[in-house]
Amino acid sequence: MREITPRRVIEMKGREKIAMVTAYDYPSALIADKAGMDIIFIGDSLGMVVYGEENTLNVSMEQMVFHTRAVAKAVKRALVLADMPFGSYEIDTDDGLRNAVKLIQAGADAVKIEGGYDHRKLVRKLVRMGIPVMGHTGLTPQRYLRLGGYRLMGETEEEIEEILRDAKALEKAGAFAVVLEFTLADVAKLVTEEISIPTIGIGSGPWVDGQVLVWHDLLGIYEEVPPFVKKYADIGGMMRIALEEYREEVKGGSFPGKEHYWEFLDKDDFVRKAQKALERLEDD
Ligand SMILES: Nc1nc(=O)c2c([nH]1)NC[C@@H]1CN(c3ccc(C(=O)N[C@@H](CCC(=O)O)C(=O)O)cc3)CN21
Ligand SMILES: CC(C)C(=O)C(=O)O
Ligand SMILES: [Mg+2]
Repeated sequence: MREITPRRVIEMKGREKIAMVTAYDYPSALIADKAGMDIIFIGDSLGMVVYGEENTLNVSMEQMVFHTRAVAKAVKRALVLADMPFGSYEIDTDDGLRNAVKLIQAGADAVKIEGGYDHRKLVRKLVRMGIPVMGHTGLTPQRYLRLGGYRLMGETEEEIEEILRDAKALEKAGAFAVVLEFTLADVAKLVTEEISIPTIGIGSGPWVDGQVLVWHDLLGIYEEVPPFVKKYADIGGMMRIALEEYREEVKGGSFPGKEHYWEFLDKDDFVRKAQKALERLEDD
């Protein structure tokens, strides 16, 4: 059992902000855990930042399972959360249950689904069978085609009502937290006040119980970042500089240097052995 549990996350509401970040592989997850993140999240955003897709709609359960397994191997302290990809839970509840089990068996401590009200029955069943669930409302990227791209949510009365309905339905169904993505900050504040479980914002302002960002965005590895991202480092730039230096040293012959290879100290010994080896090959 890892240190950060859904119960701990719920207790953090109003006391301590929840810090969450995505990670998709073993070395990244090791670093995120050592950095003291509360929740390490295998998001379906991996379809975009790891696999180069235009949206998150082509992510498979198989991909989520493989990446969840890699992340779970690394994490000792944080809660490991895995996204349910598009099509893995909306068609029927049984699919959703079976697929959530796959993510748990790959090492996740909890799963996240997009939507709330529409999936309240699934959330209730998952919780009853012992799988902690995080919901997700506001901008739900799996509705990319219907929304006509990614945009700010919660401007109209209808959108505010929908977001509140989702959040309240998730709370009632037993979810342990809700992601609020790209909503007006006032809407996120209202939702945070209206429900007893934590809200975790992304692009939804400061009046929420925690924040989540995508690994590649905050570290500066990915060039196309949403407008709400703060870039905490330029790792992409560092990677490029290192690779350019490596290329130059290969071309110029200064890599490998003396400390990076091994040679015979006794050259006569080498010549003898090499001659023997060549002779043996001729005999074949
Ligand atoms: N790298 C990455 N980071 C994310 O935070 C993220 C993903 N990918 N993929 C899934 C969703 C999609 N998200 C996004 C992506 C783009 C905008 C964005 O750029 N909005 C612009 C222009 C939208 C348009 O072109 O219509 C805006 O100014 O509102 C917002 C949220 C957040 N999520
Ligand atoms: C943007 C976050 C919340 C997400 O769902 C993802 O990374 O897949
Ligand atoms: Mg997602």
